[in-house]
Amino acid sequence: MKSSLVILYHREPYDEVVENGQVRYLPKKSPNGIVPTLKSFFADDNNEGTWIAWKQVSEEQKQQFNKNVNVEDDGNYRVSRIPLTAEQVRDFYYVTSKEAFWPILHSFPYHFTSESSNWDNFVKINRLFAEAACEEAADDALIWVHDYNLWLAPQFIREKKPDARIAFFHHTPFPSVDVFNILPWREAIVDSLLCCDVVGFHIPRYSENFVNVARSLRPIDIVETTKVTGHMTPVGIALAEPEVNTKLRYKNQIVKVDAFPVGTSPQNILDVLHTPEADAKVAEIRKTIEGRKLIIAAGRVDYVKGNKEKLEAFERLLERRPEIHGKVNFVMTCVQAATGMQVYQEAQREIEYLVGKINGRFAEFDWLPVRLFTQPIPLLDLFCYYKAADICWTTPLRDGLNLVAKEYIVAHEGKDGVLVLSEFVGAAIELPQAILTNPYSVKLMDEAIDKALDMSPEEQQEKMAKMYETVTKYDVKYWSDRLLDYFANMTREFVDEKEPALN
Ligand SMILES: Nc1ncnc2c1ncn2[C@@H]1O[C@H](COP(=O)(O)OP(=O)(O)O)[C@@H](O)[C@H]1O
Ligand SMILES: O=P(O)(O)OC[C@@H](CO)O[C@H]1O[C@H](CO)[C@@H](O)[C@H](O)[C@H]1O
Repeated sequence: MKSSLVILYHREPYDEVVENGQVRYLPKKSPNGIVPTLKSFFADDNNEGTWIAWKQVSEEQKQQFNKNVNVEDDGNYRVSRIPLTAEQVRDFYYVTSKEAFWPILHSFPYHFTSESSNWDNFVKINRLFAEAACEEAADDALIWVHDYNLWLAPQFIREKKPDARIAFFHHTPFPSVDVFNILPWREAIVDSLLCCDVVGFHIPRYSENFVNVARSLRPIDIVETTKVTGHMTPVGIALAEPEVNTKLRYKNQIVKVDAFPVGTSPQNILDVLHTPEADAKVAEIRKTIEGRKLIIAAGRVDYVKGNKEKLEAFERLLERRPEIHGKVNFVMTCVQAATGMQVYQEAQREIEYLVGKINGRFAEFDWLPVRLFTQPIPLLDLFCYYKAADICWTTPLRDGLNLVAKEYIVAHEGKDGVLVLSEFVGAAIELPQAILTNPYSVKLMDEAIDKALDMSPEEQQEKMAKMYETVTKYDVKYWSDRLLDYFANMTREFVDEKEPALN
């Protein structure tokens, strides 16, 4: 049967393991904000559909490959897999995505290299995703493509299904035109995104950056401009943007451009936390830290996440404030990248070196300042760390959104806790009550952590209550409904070539 909703995201939504000769599909261990977001979408009984992902196989497995998996326990969808060899995966994801696109998307042009990239392989895999989507999609289906790894899929889908309704959501930052245009493949990427009916980003700055890139490369007309209102800060912080272009015309098609940040699923987090098992775990964490203040940092080993800068700030804190020695614990869960990703090896070495250095300098027999975990931890444990932590310290140099910040807020249910948040993550636009800081500035990082340690319970409560209101209102359902609303009554919009535009 064809699906009315087809989602393209390159990863499968589970870990496939073989136990006693039986294949089992278990919840994913690796940290990834997109998978749970999309899964919770299918958990709604009204949204049935197909998820398209790749699956690494050997030549032998390829011969008898079963492409479909029905997911029954936590959703209403099936997964259609594209078999790829280890070499294809390496070229597509570990190298081209992470060594060429990722540094550009996160505004680190000096990490960019195109020499190692395999663009032809990237094109081929995007075409395979598009073909799979067209095979699965009903005639009136909504085809929703996720993230930069599938930039070219919209154009291939449009070629096969000219009347398809295509949406794209970009989960990473979208950089300024000067940085994006470093990509030698920029025209192909922009041409493909302009084949969509809707292109979505987390925040107005990213959508505006996209529009500027499109305008720099193609003769685009601006059809509609909108002021930024609602819960997103329009002015005054690093990523604020007061006004955005929300409708474009290119050739004879209208493309809507929107900013709607992904949310968490607060109920899922609270369902995990409101259990005797979680109560026991939180109590155990508190007992282990023996009344000290607990600071939590969670995420992945990645130079964009600012782990090095955070550890350096923690070292300076211990130098600056000897009175807190023995009174604070910093727990850093920082999951290492897959072994094939060379680009992250240096980042991991730096983290391990700094943790060793700080502990070596400051540890006492009964006090270890930093506890580092580089293996993924179960979500129950992570949420319990959030709940037990006095401070969540999440200060990436650049991050599309940062779900960790929102998860921490939910875990505290508006009662207490302090969030120290980088100004350079999308979530900062929604959470001005956090202690916003600039991870590029030693002084501002120092001031932020001091302020967090010294914040009164009254101020904590006031700020966290407001942020809890925001993250529970603008949750993952709000996010997916925003897109579905576009398509609920829509027939694709075409315009008369002569219709005047705004510019
Ligand atoms: N140590 C960890 N083990 C398992 N999952 C983690 C760990 N740290 C963070 N996560 C999860 O990974 C996701 C990270 O999402 P986000 O902060 O948006 O950054 P990104 O998607 O770039 O990694 C969160 O949903 C969080 O719950
Ligand atoms: O497959 P990857 O490793 O390229 O995916 C990056 C992705 C994984 O979760 O992260 C982005 O999406 C998150 C959810 O929208 C967002 O919060 C985060 O900032 C992005 O890096």
